[in-house]
Amino acid sequence: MPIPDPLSLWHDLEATVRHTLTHNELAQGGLLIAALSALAVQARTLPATALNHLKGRFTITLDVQGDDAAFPWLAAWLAAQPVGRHLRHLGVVTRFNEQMGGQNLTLGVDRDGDDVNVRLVPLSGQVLLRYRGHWVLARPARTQRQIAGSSAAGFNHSLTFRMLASARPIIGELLRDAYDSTAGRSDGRVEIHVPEYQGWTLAERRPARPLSSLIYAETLLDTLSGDLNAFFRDRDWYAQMGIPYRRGYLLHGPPGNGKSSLVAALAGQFGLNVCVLNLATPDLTDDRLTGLLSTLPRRALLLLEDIDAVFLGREPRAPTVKLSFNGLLNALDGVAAGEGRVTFMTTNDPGGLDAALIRPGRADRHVHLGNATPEQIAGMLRRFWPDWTEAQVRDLAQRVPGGLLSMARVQEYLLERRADEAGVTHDWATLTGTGCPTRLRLLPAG
Ligand SMILES: Nc1ncnc2c1ncn2[C@@H]1O[C@H](COP(=O)(O)OP(=O)(O)OP(=O)(O)O)[C@@H](O)[C@H]1O
Repeated sequence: MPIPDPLSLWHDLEATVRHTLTHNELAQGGLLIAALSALAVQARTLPATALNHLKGRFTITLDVQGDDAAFPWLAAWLAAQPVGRHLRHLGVVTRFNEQMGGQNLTLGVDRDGDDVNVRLVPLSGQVLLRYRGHWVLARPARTQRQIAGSSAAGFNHSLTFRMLASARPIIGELLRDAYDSTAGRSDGRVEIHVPEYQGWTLAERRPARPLSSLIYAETLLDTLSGDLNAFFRDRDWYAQMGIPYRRGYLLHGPPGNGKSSLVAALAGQFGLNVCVLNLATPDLTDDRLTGLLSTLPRRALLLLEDIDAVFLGREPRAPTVKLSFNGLLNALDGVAAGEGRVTFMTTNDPGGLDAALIRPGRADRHVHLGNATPEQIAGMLRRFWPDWTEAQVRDLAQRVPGGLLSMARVQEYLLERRADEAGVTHDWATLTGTGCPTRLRLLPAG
């Protein structure tokens, strides 16, 4: 470890103390801080039991662990407090489309049109702050931990708030304030969680996509949301019948036809979040998968993406795969599998899947989402140009043979030409039969 230059260290320290005493709104509290520091020094000479007794008698400690849902709210809240600026060991949390509290900095808009925000969160240190007439000592901390079965190391984060026993009533207010100023703003958004070590971490909070913005075969959306509705409504019935209260769906079809979008939109409609897990995640062992399925966040749909990527039948596709096929089945329907869990599995190639993985009970409904039909293309054209007449829409849509293009491809083509209705009409008027996909792909924009 490099040895710090004592002179620069001294200047740094001196500047910090001077700044704290002159700019800090707690300057008046300087005496108190000094008194507390002196007390703390004295306290070190007391036997540990006596010290703990004193602490327990006169103070309250609120401990929040990093894997608790309240942790991000409280960390953001602390960073947003004026004294939070004096915490000198910070970390960066990056979020898309999320305006959380704390010292948010909007970096710009990425290629998907999402706002990219970074937020500074305190990692260690301590500050004394005044909250609702009480002194609160806030102490963020992180400790390194080894991850079982992996050479990688992770960190445990925690936040501790210590206050005098008389301050107990402000704890609820503090939690509510932190929630209101951060998580409370996310109403109507869908949270996307991804695996992190043994648990899940929030990766993104995005506006819920309306189901009406997705265009599938006529009855598909109604059937699926009706099925989910019945599942959530009939919890007691499942219990009476002794049937495990779980529901599984297999969404299959070529890429880009709305499998992932459908899960996110259904989550938005039912006020749920999504936990996305790719079975090809490195280091995914049987134990880790079981752990992940038993610690799913509340009110979350589980999305197992590309389930064909890891096993061909029951055999691992690569020697690096640590998950076993039986481990996957056990995790899906073992005791720890989670009551009330709704699982969506997606695949482009259902042919390569073992029947056991997608049998009823694990995947109760199989839904094929194929390439765009003329009706779906018509639906997409109506969304782009709501003023077009029905005859105009139908005339163009039936020129593209059904089943050749993915909906993502059609969407991209129309997006590029959204300001050029005449160009689209002209291009499509000359489309013929099977030449269509290449032609759509190669036509120059504009
Ligand atoms: N049926 C649809 N209606 C409207 N838009 C769609 C539809 N299908 C796909 N899209 C659009 O195409 C893009 C890709 O869709 P999505 O990622 O959901 O497809 P996917 O089937 O999950 O693909 P993959 O198998 O590659 O993961 C999205 O931006 C979505 O808006």
